Amino acid sequence: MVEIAHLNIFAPKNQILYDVSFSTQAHLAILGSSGSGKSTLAKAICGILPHHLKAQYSKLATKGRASYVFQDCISCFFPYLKIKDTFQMVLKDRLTHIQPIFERLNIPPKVWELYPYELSRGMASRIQIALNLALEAKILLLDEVTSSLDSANTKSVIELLLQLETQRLVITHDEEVAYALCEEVLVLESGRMTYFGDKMGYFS
Ligand SMILES: Nc1ncnc2c1ncn2[C@@H]1O[C@H](COP(=O)(O)OP(=O)(O)OP(=O)(O)O)[C@@H](O)[C@H]1O
Repeated sequence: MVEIAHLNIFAPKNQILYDVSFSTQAHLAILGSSGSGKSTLAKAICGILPHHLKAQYSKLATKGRASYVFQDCISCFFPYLKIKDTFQMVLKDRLTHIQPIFERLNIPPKVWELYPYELSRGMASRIQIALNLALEAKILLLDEVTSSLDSANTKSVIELLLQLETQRLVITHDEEVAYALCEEVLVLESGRMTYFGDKMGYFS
């Protein structure tokens, strides 16, 4: 569940989001042209806005932990650590939860021994999702996770995401991906919400 009322976000010299309000328990696609504010909205929801951006709102709440899955997921891992060392460092006692999650996401055990630069983008997305599920994320903010994947990998990431009960907020420029993964659509244009509602109302 995500509830936002009257969210405005300011950079030092300009405003990025203007009076964004919505509330949803559904899987939501966040669409809009480049620079319209999609990633900034997602970062505000996850509480990871850079310090120099200031948020004002009357409500900004999620039910459960909201985690961000980055577009450039290979560079979000520590470059000089093997995947197993990153997981050990981040998960600590929760590392025991990871085996069934890896199996569910079709992540082979050999990735433990790999460095981030040895991962494909599709596998790096899966591993980042696994890490967030082990941290008990209830909402995943997926920022362009299928961009630059070929169609077979896009299909397999979509299939994987459809299996998860976690709420999805999907930032994408690909309307087919939005349609496959989401029930509702939110459109931003120049920082303003221009559509929020059922996907059939948007795509028809
Ligand atoms: N950390 C920041 N500091 C200052 N301005 C920023 C910062 N992050 C984003 N912006 C500005 O906010 C606006 C929205 O950026 P944002 O990345 O949220 O858009 P987006 O819709 O996700 O774009 P894209 O589809 O290209 O990823 C842009 O004008 C961008 O330059």
